[in-house]
Amino acid sequence: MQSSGTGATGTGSSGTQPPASGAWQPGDPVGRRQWVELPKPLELEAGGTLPQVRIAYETWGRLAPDRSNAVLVLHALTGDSHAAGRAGPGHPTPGWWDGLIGPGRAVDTDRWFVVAPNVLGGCQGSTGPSSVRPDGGRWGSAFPYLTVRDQVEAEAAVADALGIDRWALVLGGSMGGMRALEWAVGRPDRVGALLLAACPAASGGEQIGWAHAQLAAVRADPGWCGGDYHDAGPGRGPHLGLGTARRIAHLTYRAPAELDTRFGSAAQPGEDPWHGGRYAVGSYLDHHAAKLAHRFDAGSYVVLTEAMNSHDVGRGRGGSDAALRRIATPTVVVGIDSDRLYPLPLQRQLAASIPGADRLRVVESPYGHDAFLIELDQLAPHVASLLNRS
Ligand SMILES: CC(=O)SCCNC(=O)CCNC(=O)[C@H](O)C(C)(C)COP(=O)(O)OP(=O)(O)OC[C@H]1O[C@@H](n2cnc3c(N)ncnc32)[C@H](O)[C@@H]1OP(=O)(O)O
Ligand SMILES: N[C@@H](CCO)C(=O)O
Repeated sequence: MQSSGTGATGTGSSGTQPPASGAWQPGDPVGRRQWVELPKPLELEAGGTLPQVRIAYETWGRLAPDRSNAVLVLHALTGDSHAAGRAGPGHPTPGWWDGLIGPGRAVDTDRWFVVAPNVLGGCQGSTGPSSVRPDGGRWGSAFPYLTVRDQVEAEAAVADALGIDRWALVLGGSMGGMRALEWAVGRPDRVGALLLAACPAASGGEQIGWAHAQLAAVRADPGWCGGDYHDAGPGRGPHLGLGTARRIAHLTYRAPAELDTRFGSAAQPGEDPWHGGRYAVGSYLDHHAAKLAHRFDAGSYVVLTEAMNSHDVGRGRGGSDAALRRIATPTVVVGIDSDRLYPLPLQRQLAASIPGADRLRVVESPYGHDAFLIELDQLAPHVASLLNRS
């Protein structure tokens, strides 16, 4: 399959209308959530088109008159556009990279203008399976297969709508890193610097295998209804299947030694695993399962997981190494020493093949893959040094 190269560009309208999720709060003094309607249907890499695409985004800081200070921040699988800022109505936690982005922080919003879009296919304001189709019903199972390149195509339309020809820096972790990589390879003239954290050049058998188990868990839930559950009524979606998928996924996001040290074989306080109760680690996974099922759409989870499976920066470009050799922009590649989902050799390959990259930067952490969301003191100097060079 080849990128359709649709050029879904133009002067999409933007506004301050709240997205369907209700997460946006008028008058939020920290982040400002807005949206862009793509000016034309998005042609998809796998075939077909997606009409009436909306991408929600938040911004921090001020865009310079010459538009040279824009930074694009890309979230991971279950993230959203609330990359920075405090907790508040619609946002029970602070921004997921709040420690990196803000006045005086590595991405200093007194100097840089930060844009964080919600990914295409998501459920936090951007068009996804829970969105309403042009004919009035929910997309559900009719929502098309998306690739990471399709998602970047939609993000490029946001840049066009904002009049940003070139980002000073594009950065992201995990699925956000996949999109950042696609930006750099597919649109090298639009990326001034690049930071890739905890992501691979392509999804492989290990990651697609874990994803398959998660997808099977969602689809096995009778509430899935083939993907057409959105109008079934409150509480009727495939929440149990989504929770099981999250338990599987969360194990891949953390490290074996951490789980052993933190929980071992301890029982959850007040429960007896030999008589129907849970181990503490089981309770911990149940907690993360319930939180995700409460805040995330299962249809989006399926679409985004399949998009991650599609990730291969070398597809149609002569393979990964040939594609990575196109990246001359200053690049920092960050890997996490305890990441079992995207282990260090995958980032070593990126650092070795990208001409604009110097050596691999290793984050030392007991927390596994999720360290890109936790070890911000280790990430910050890399981000700051790239911006100083930009
Ligand atoms: C770019 C993006 O990816 S944005 C999306 C990021 N957000 C998420 O992934 C949301 C899910 N959250 C997480 O995965 C993590 O909280 C992270 C990565 C954000 C931070 O990791 P940590 O600070 O190490 O949190 P940790 O994994 O220990 O989880 C803490 C939670 O587990 C709960 N917990 C810990 N032990 C147990 C237990 N035995 N039983 C039940 N709950 C438990 C804590 O009470 C806490 O709950 P709370 O988050 O509701 O306050
Ligand atoms: N905890 C992150 C990990 C995926 O990279 C998320 O849910 O998005």
